[in-house]
Amino acid sequence: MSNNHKLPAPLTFDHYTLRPIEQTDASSLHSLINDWNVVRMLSQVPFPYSKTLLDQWINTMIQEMKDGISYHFTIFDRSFEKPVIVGCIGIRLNTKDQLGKIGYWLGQKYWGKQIASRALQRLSSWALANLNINYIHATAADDNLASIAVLKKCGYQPFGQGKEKFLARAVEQSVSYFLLQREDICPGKSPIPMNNTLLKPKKILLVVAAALIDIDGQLLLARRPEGKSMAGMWEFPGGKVEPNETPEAALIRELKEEINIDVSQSCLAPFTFASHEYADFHLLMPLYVCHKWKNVPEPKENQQLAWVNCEELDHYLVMEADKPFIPLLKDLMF
Ligand SMILES: Nc1nc2c([nH]c(=O)n2[C@H]2C[C@H](O)[C@@H](COP(=O)(O)OP(=O)(O)OP(=O)(O)O)O2)c(=O)[nH]1
Repeated sequence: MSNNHKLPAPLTFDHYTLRPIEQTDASSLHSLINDWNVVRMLSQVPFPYSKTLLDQWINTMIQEMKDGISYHFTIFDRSFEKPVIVGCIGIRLNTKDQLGKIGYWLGQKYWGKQIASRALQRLSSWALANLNINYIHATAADDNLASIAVLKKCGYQPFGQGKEKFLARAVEQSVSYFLLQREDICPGKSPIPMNNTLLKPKKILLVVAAALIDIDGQLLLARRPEGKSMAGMWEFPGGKVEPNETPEAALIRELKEEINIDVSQSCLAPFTFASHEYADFHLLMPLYVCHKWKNVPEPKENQQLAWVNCEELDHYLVMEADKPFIPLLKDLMF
């Protein structure tokens, strides 16, 4: 397992910050978590919870972040002169199943202030946009009504029940399971309402995109960053054609703006196109193939870039409209 994953930058919302957990947070976290009312809702934590165990847990979490298998954040309230620690939130990955398991807790005096739901929303949308997962799973004890309400408020859907051992309670506890899918926070990919499709023609959006293929036969994909519609999905660099712009001029402009490469029109070969109905618009998108450009592509708009070979292509979740391109491109790259 590689040990060189970069720690994520702090995530902010309102006057709160989620910052990757550090050993220096231990004393404040311990005074909040070593409380029966907090611990009884957490399956893996004994009571009383010694500072030594918490220190060990924090060390493990820091190592897991370096290994890229989990991301744990301390939640700070920045409305005080010196930011105050109010709780913790984290996600552990199971990339084989494209799944992340999320968990959170707050010190009792910070309950009932919407902090948990805002932190959960923030971490969920960051995780789906940046990690190799498509689903987030959460578990709540059936008597943890506050947590169940938080999960539902953030779009998590109940999908079953079970029993789990809670260390502090020393008994099996009935629990409910919840799942968040990318579609639950990506309105652009929501199902098309039947009556709406039939009655009202959708706006046609003309977008151009490029399949950039390098001399090793690798294809460049870009990942839509958090904050954009359909964040976390992979696409071909490109963008909307502006009024009075030719598709080729638009693509040359977008490639410069998005990934800082210079392409000349003669290097853009029309390849195929997508005509795809999204929930709120109809996408018409010519795809050009390009083998020659100047400069090394670099992300200028906060997106991730990946050079992908033929065998790896199926592992990337591409935009719905782009799915028909994949077999055609594989033939070209092979
Ligand atoms: N660039 C690009 N856009 C794509 C692809 N597939 C696909 O469905 N699209 C959609 C996503 C966007 O709705 C639109 C692209 O417009 P854009 O790139 O100028 O817009 P944007 O990312 O700023 O997105 P938005 O917030 O307006 O959705 O086309 C693709 O492979 N490349």
